[in-house]
Amino acid sequence: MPPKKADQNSNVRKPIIGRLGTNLKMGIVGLPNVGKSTFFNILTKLQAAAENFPFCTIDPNEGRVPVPDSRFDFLCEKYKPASKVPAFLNVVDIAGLVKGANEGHGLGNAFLSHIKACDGIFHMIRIFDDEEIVHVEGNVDPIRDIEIINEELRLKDLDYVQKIHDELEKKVVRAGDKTLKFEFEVLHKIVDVLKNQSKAVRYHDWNDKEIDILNKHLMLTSKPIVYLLNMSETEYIKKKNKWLPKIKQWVDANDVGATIIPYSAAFEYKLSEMSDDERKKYLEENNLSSQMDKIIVTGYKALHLSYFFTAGEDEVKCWTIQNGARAPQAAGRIHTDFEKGFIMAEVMKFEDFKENGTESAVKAAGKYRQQGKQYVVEDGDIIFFKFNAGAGLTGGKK
Ligand SMILES: Nc1ncnc2c1ncn2[C@@H]1O[C@H](COP(=O)(O)OP(=O)(O)OP(=O)(O)O)[C@@H](O)[C@H]1O
Ligand SMILES: [Mg+2]
Repeated sequence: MPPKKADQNSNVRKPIIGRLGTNLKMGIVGLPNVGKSTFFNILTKLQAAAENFPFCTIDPNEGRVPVPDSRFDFLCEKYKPASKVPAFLNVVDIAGLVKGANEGHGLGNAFLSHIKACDGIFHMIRIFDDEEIVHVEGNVDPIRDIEIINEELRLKDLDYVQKIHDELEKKVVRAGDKTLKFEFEVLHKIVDVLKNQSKAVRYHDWNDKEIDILNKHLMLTSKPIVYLLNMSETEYIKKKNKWLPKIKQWVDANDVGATIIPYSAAFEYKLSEMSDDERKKYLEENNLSSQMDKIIVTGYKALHLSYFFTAGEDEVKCWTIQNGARAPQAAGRIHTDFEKGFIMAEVMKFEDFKENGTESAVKAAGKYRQQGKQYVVEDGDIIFFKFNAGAGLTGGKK
């Protein structure tokens, strides 16, 4: 049977700046002693608390945390499956950077290479006052701190890219190699952005072909950033801190599009020590809320990741894909055979499922769609794949 309304959304694909793949990570970056490890430990505790999921510590500084999603909870409630697998955000705790790290100060270069291995940055900024906790620059001044870190990343990128640029210049300009001309021009532009404009690579609007070149180099300042402003517990509870408007102003002027999330590591740590009931009661009674869910979801989205669901009585599972993935690629997440022998994707929108209550009701409402190879999978799609298993069998269940 031909697809009813095939490939209706196939024009939305945009190239992504960054690594290809779904195993991407957010690195926690900032000056020393700003609360990076405290934040990482809270995330790890969240993971440990979600007892259904095996904790996956890759090393002491790397972990993964479930991505909270009320749609996933709804599907689990509905199907009561034997196995529940949410999406995960990978997070890496990186030791503090100091001024001059790009020249090897502190343990500079090693840490910069740890950042290079990440795909996005949680930039942790201290806005809490506490005389007991040493600030490497002597006092709390978040705008200065943001600029120190961003400057280190920019200088490291410039150092890296200038070398490649100069090598290419020899080949293209002096030896007349035309095949490398375009790549050289793009590198020239990158050097211009970093050096003459003193901007991050992500600040510039790159076209598709330029992005192909950028993706050969995965530069530090092309990575998406989420600014986390670490407040004291008292100020978080009062929702007041003198730096907040200044930082917002700075980000709007210098890092358009980056997200800022104020939170308090001290407050979140306290919550993470409570039992679920205690926490709920405390938050309700004091009209407060945690920011951790928002931080995790924002980090996951910053990586250009999303997921589709497979749902049934055996298992409800979120399958991570890169935004823009087409149906066969998405099928390949489950099994390579699904991609090779792809026939079609049967897709229900989560909202339609929620509204109609069952798969057959969605079908009866005419909202169960068969999609072909060009279909770009959308976040929250509930999918059943049909594929040819090679031996002439057609089946779809994972
Ligand atoms: N919001 C906060 N209010 C008060 N104290 C805090 C807050 N966040 C973190 N701290 C304290 O600051 C100190 C440094 O925190 P942490 O070890 O997490 O920093 P870090 O950024 O990981 O440092 P390093 O770069 O050296 O690894 C700890 O004593 C921690 O308890
Ligand atoms: Mg630390």
